Amino acid sequence: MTTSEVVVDVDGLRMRYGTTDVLRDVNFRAHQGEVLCLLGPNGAGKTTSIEIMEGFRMRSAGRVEVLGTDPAHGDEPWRARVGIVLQSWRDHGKWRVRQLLEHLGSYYAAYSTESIKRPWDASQLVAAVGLTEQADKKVRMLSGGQRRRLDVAIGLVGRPELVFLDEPTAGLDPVARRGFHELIEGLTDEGETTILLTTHDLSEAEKLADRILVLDGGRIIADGTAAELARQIAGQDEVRWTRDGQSFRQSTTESTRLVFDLFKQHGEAIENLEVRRASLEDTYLSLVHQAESGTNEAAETNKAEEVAR
Ligand SMILES: Nc1ncnc2c1ncn2[C@@H]1O[C@H](COP(=O)(O)OP(=O)(O)OP(=O)(O)O)[C@@H](O)[C@H]1O
Repeated sequence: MTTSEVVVDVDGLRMRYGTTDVLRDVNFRAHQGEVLCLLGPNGAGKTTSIEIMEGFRMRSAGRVEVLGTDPAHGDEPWRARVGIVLQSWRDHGKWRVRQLLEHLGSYYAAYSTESIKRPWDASQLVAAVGLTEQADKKVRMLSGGQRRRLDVAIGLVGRPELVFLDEPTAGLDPVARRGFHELIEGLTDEGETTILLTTHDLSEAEKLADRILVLDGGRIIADGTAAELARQIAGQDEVRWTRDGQSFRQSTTESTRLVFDLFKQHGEAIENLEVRRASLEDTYLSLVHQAESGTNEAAETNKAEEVAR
């Protein structure tokens, strides 16, 4: 569920490293309770954007507000409301899992409010991220995936209102990944926690995101639900069939009409009919290709194309 409260407001964000503009003009908003997935090719500037919103990196230009505050000037009470899961956490090898969470959680007690009790109870949190069996193990004894779960727990221990997760499921096995997805869905059930995550896993984005943002060439080139993004790509359905032993394939926005016409024209001669909807992967690849080639590929792919193979 989303309310109208704007939790993240980014307007005209620019970031230049040396003489290279990584972010040219980034604009988007996140509302309370939304899960936003930030996608984009390697080096597009996702981590840079997240670090700016976290207050870890100073931007070159533009306006950024996170929970009503410019992150460049975020104070401790503001920081307590923001949870951060980095790509890799510093090593706390000698600490035991629950002990570390209790220790880090203790810093948040001062920021407990009537409506949000801080920190999250360490044992409950350990259970929520599936580390109960490892609760008394030293961090250095954990596997890579178990450390990743601990990273997530560290990001959540202060019961943040907004959580930034940079590639949270990289290195997780399928069971742990599913567990993480359930954790995120549980967090957002109440509609209060806002989540902004980066991922290269498009099925994960499709599953978790209320909205998907695609960052490329220093700009947000797409912003919407997976279905809305797919609609931006003309020729989103692919229809395949065989007739008289020949294979055909056609991209179309009007698959029902095409199938109707095929049967009207050829009747039972049409065999092996398949209608394939664009996946988020198709949409993403097409958006990035369009942005990078600078061509209006949508217009081209919209032209009905029949390929005999
Ligand atoms: N401190 C820095 N100084 C100079 N250039 C940097 C710095 N940090 C990042 N960059 C450059 O900025 C660009 C964006 O990097 P960033 O890590 O934000 O991308 P990303 O989208 O998160 O990539 P990935 O998907 O590979 O994690 C890259 O070209 C990177 O080399």
